[in-house]
Amino acid sequence: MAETASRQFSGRLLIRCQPGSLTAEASNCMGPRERGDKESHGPLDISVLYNYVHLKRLELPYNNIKADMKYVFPLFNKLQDLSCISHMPYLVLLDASHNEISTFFEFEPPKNLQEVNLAHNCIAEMKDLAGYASLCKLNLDYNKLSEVTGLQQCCRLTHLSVAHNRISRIRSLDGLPLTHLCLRGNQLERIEGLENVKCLQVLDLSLNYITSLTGLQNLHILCSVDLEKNQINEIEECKHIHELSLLRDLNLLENPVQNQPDYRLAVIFLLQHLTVLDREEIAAEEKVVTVNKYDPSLDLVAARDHMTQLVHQLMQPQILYDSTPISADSPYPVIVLTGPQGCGKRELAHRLCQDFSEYFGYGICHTTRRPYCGEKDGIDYHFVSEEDFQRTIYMGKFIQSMRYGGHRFGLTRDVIDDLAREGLACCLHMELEGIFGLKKSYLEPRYILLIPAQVEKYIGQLKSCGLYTPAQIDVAVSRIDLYASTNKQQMGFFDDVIHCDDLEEAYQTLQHIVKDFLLLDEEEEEEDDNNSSNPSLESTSTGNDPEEKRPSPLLGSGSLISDSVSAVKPSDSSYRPYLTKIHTDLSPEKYSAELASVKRREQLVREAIVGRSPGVYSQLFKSPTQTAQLSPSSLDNQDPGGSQEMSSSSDSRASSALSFPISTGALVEPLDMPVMEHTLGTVKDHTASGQTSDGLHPTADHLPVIESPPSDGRPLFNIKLVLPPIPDRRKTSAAPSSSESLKLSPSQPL
Ligand SMILES: Nc1ncnc2c1ncn2[C@@H]1O[C@H](COP(=O)(O)OP(=O)(O)OP(=O)(O)O)[C@@H](O)[C@H]1O
Repeated sequence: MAETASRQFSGRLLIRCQPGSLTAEASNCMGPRERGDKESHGPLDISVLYNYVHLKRLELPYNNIKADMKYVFPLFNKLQDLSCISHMPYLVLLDASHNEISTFFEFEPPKNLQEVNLAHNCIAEMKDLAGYASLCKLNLDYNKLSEVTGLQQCCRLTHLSVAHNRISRIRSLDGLPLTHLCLRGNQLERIEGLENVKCLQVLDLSLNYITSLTGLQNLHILCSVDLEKNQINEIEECKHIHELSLLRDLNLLENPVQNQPDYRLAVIFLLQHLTVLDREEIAAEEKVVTVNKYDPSLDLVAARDHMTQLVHQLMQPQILYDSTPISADSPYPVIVLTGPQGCGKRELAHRLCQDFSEYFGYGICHTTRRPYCGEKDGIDYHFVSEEDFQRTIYMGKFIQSMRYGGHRFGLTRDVIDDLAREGLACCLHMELEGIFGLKKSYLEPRYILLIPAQVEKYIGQLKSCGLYTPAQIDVAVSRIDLYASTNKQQMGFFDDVIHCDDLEEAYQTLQHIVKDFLLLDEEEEEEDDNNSSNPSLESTSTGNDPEEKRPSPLLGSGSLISDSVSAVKPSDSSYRPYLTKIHTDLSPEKYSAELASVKRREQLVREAIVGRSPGVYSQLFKSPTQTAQLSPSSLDNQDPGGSQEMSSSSDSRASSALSFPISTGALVEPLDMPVMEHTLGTVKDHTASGQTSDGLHPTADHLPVIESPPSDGRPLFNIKLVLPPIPDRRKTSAAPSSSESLKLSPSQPL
C-alpha cells in the first residue's frame, strides 16, 4: 500500500497495531480513531517510511509497542541509524501515546519536530533534549517520571505536561518559555522552582499535597491556577497570589480551606480580578457583596450608621427639635472642621467658639475613649462607657456615630438642640467618616477641611505631643491622602480647604471664612463706609439697624430678608439652598419604600403639628417660655415702625447670620400646606403686609393663630428674627435646661 503512495506524500501517517499485525495507513485528513477500526490493512512494511520524506505528522497511538522504541519498533531504529529523520525533515508532530515505551527520545530529532506526545507509556527518566530546538509541546502524562530534567535547551517549549507521574519536586524549569504547565496528580508538597518561569499563564497543580500558595507570587502573567484536591487550609494563603492581576481562574475545590466560614466571599474579595472560582463564574453581585462586606466605602458605612440611628430615633416619640429646619432652605447652622487626627482642628474649633462666642457653641460629642490628661467630661467630650454609648444608640439619640482608633464617637441631637435653644450655631470637629454621616442627616453643615501640606512637619507635631503611638501616627498620616483624594474626586464635598501646617495662619483663614459666612466682614466694611461718609448716620431709613436688610447667610431663599437681595453670587452662602435644590433634582429617584418612609415621617410630624396626636403634641410644645418670645415686638421687627426692642436688643447680631426668617409658612409647606395655611394663614398675612386682616398692626391680641403654643423657643420655629446671645455663664459649662436658660437670661430680648 505504502509503495503505491507518493514518495512525496506529506500528509499524516497513522500506524496502528491490529491484533497480531502492525499496519500503516496514510491519510491527509483523518485521525486514528476515525479510520483505523473500519478499514482492513495489510501488514506494514516499515521500510516504506523511508520514502515519506515530506511526512509532517506521525501518529502511533494505541499500539502495543513494547519496551524500547528503538529496538522493538524498527522505524525508530532506522530513523536513527539511517538518518531516517533526515528523510523526514518536515516531521512536526509525533504521537506515540498509549504504548509501552520505556526509553526517552533515543532517536535523532527531526529539526522541525514541535509536538511530541508520549503520554501513557512507561518512561521513568527524562534525558537531555538539547537537540530538539523546535520542540513546543511535550506531553509525558501517565509515565513513571520522578523528576523533570533535560529541558534547559528547549528554548521554544511552551507547553509541558507531566501529569500523573511521581514527581515530588519541581526543578530545572528555570528560564523556559513555558506558558502551560501541568503537574496534576504528582507528589508535590510545595510550589517551588517556578520563580523564573515568568511566562507561565496556565498552571495545573491539582491532585497533589500542596499546603501553601507561596511560590506563585512572581508569576505575574498567570491567568489560571488549578489546585483542586490539595491541602490548602487557610484563606490567608490567597495573599501570595493577591498581586497577580491577570489571574482570572482559580480552582480550590476539595481543599480543606473550603470549610472556612465565608470562604467563597473572602477569596473573591482577596482576589478581586478573579472571574471564575472553583469552576463557577463569579457574578458581579457577588463581587459587590464581598466589597460591601469586607471593605465598605465610607459612604456605605455612613449609610448603615444612618439607618441604625434613624430606626432607633423613629422608635421614639416624634417631636420637633429646636434644630429642626424651618424649611429645607433654612437648615440649622453648623460648621464642621475636618481633617486627619491631630491636625489642629480641635484647637481651632475651640478657638472659634471662644472668639465668636455670640455665634457658635462647641458641639460636644460622645466618645468611648478615655480622657487624655487635661480633658474634661462635658467640655471636650462626653466620655461614656461602651454600654452607655450603645444605650444612647438604642434611645435614638445619635445623629451619627463612627469608630476611630478602636473607639466610638457620636454626635447626639441633644447637643445640637441645646445649642439651638441658646441661639447658637454649632461648631464641630470630625473625621471624614463623620462628614459622610452628617451628609446623610437633616443637618446641612458647612464643611471645612484642614489638611497638612508638609507631611514631615505634621508627623513631627504628632510625635511631639506625645499622645500617639507610632501606629496611630501612621494611620493619621495615611489618611491625608484619603482626605486629599476625597476632595479631588468629589467636587464640592468640602466647602473650604485650609492648609494647617501653621495653625495661626490656618486660624486667620478660618476666621476670614467664618466672617464671610456670617457676613461680618461686609458688616464691618459697611460700618466703616457709613461712618466715614456720614458719621452721624447710625441707622437706615427704616430706622432699624443698618444691617437689617442684609441677607443672612444662614437664611433660606424663602426668607423675607434674603428676598431683598437682587443678585446672589455663587460664593454667597445664600446660594447654597439653590445648590441643594439642584443636587436634589439631580439625585436619583427614590424607591417606593423610601417614599413610603418619607410619607410616614411627614404624617407623624403633620399630626404632631396640628395636634391630632396629643402625646406628641404635648412634647412638642412643652416649654412655657416661648409665649414670651411670641411677643408683638418680635413681629414688629418686620414693621418699620415697630418696636425698637428687637433692634436694640439684637445689638451686634441684629442682622447676623443667626437671624431666622419670619415666614412661618415655610415650615408648613413641605408638610401639609392646606392644613397649615388654614392654621397659620393670618400670620402669613402679618408677615407679608405688616398688618392683620382687619387692617391693624399686629399685637398680642391679633395673633390668634399662634396663641395655642406655637413654638417652644426653637430658634427655627420661632418668629423671632434674632437668636438670643449666649449667656456668659454657659459658655464654658454644659448647656442648662431650658427653664434654667430663662432664668439666666433676663436681659435677653425674649
Ligand atoms: N462624632 C464624631 N464623628 C466623627 N469623628 C469624630 C467625632 N468626634 C470626634 N471625631 C474625630 O475623631 C478623631 C479622634 O478623636 P480624638 O479626640 O481621639 O482625636 P485627637 O487625638 O484629640 O485629635 P484631634 O485634635 O484631631 O481631635 C478626631 O479626628 C476627631 O475629630
